[in-house]
Amino acid sequence: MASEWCIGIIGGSGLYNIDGLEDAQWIAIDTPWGEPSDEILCGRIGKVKLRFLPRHGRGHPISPTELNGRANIDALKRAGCTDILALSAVGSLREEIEPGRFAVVEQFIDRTFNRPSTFFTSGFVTHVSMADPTCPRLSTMMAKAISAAKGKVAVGATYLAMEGPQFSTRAESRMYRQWGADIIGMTALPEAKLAREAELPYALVGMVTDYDCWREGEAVGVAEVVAQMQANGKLAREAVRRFVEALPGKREPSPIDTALDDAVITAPDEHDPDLLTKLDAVAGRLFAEG
Ligand SMILES: CSC[C@H]1O[C@H](OP(=O)(O)O)[C@H](O)[C@@H]1O
Ligand SMILES: Nc1ncnc2[nH]cnc12
Repeated sequence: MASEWCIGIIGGSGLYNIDGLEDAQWIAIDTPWGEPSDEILCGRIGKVKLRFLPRHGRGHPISPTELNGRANIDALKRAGCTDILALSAVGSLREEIEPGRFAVVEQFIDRTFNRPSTFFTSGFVTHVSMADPTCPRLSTMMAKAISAAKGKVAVGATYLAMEGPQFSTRAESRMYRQWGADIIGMTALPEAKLAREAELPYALVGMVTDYDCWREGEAVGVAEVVAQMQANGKLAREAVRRFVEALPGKREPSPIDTALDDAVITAPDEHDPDLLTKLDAVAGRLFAEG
């Protein structure tokens, strides 16, 4: 059945606010997974509800390796989001994906190793498919919005998520190129996996800030990233506004809305009731009566 859109926007490095929200209000949301990165800025553009979360918090106090991805995704779901559009500063691993260009992500390679990456621990063991980790509907609409905002866009990008917070070594950067990765960042995983577990269609736009360090004699630094992000921020805000304005009046269901169907393997009499209580927002659909 068609429904209303409620778009969660996760803002990356350099994107701590969004323009043009009507009835905007920062609201604190409690979760059973701990504290999200910040309050959520709730408002709307026209009839579309928006929920904006600065990924690292306002003022960027939170390190990529210490982000509470579970709390962030749970809070967005609790705030009513139907879909998530995430934005990230990224390094480029390809000559033709130059700083200033935006890359719409299709695939991920996970090199993170130090983060809780699932809601579904013992007592409710669940294996969702990550074969197609991003939502094609949101990705296509966002690519069009970036072009309409006169931005340069690459589609079908593979994002490598590294642990950080240090940037890569040159050997790592060159190896990631051989693996087929196009862009690199420190945050989109486990975020995208958690969004899938929460049955939230997820799209990611990488806003290219640098060439990482695979080119001879070049190395990335924070000052370069921040300067390029300031240049990228205006395009990001304009593209988000156009994306929201171009959404169809009603949201048709997505196959991702039911990603948990047939994914749970723990038998009902082995379910952990405490875990089920914590899953009220993420997987509540499965336990609803009727
Ligand atoms: C400030 S450079 C490194 C930092 O920027 C990216 O963050 P985000 O994805 O939230 O824009 C990258 O992943 C690192 O966390
Ligand atoms: N080169 C890079 N590596 C990891 N994360 C980044 N964020 C922006 N540039 C980056």
